[in-house]
Amino acid sequence: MDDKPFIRVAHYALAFPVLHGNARSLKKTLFRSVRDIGRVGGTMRRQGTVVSVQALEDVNFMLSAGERVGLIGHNGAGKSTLLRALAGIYESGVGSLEVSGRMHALLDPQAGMNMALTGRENIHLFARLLDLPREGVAALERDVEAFAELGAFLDLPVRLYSSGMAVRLGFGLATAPRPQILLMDEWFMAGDQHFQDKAHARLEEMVAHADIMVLTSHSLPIMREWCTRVLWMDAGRVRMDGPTHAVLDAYEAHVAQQG
Ligand SMILES: Nc1ncnc2c1ncn2[C@@H]1O[C@H](COP(=O)(O)OP(=O)(O)OP(=O)(O)O)[C@@H](O)[C@H]1O
Repeated sequence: MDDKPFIRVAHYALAFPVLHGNARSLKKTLFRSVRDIGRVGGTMRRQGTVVSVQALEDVNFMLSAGERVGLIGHNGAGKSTLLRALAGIYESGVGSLEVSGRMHALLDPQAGMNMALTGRENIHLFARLLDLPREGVAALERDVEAFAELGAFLDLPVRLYSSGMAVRLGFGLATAPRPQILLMDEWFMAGDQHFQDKAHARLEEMVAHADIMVLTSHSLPIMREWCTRVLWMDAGRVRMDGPTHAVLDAYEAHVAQQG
């Protein structure tokens, strides 16, 4: 039996309705700004009284085990939307999108945390969600406690944490599972310098174990370091798909040409 993970996306499209009714001046402004600015956001479409943004349009690609893929492109090109669609967040897309394998998405370090519970109770809650056996729960607790370095705060409610402290705990939890498919938003790499170094090492360990990784980023050095393949997104479409260096060289040349 072949249980290798894969991602298959065929003719996938996703639109967000943004305006209803007859807000004429706002609609005019929106369409004018889209023409003037050119490369920001998806394409605006009007159907009757509804204006929508075509965030993704006719997206096609196939990813197999061993591929680390970077999504690059201008602001609003559709990178986060594509990542979220792969994570199963949207139900309204057309075309097909198959994600086969044990997937984990790093989209929001604080997702799923209960602010009224202590850090330690949140670890136990997370362990229940993962359906871990008793030894697994203890191992998870040791692992996250060592990573988050919250000391006595681990036994206080998360609502009393500073935002950086909550991120340490959330990041430790989110990066604890060993998924086959890892989806990751670039801002997951933000934080203070000490945390960034630790987070980077932990992500590297996680990435090394994932069979497929999809990462959105504006950082070309991060792409060159972590990705084997890059999809260049442009106004909701895949403009170029190929080996990291070839796509990034073309992307850089394009950006330089645009001034
Ligand atoms: N929930 C939403 N409702 C309406 N429009 C949305 C929503 N999410 C995204 N969009 C629109 O979809 C388009 C793609 O947005 P997306 O966040 O995927 O871009 P991105 O490539 O990740 O951009 P950035 O590099 O700026 O983070 C944009 O035009 C954005 O305005």
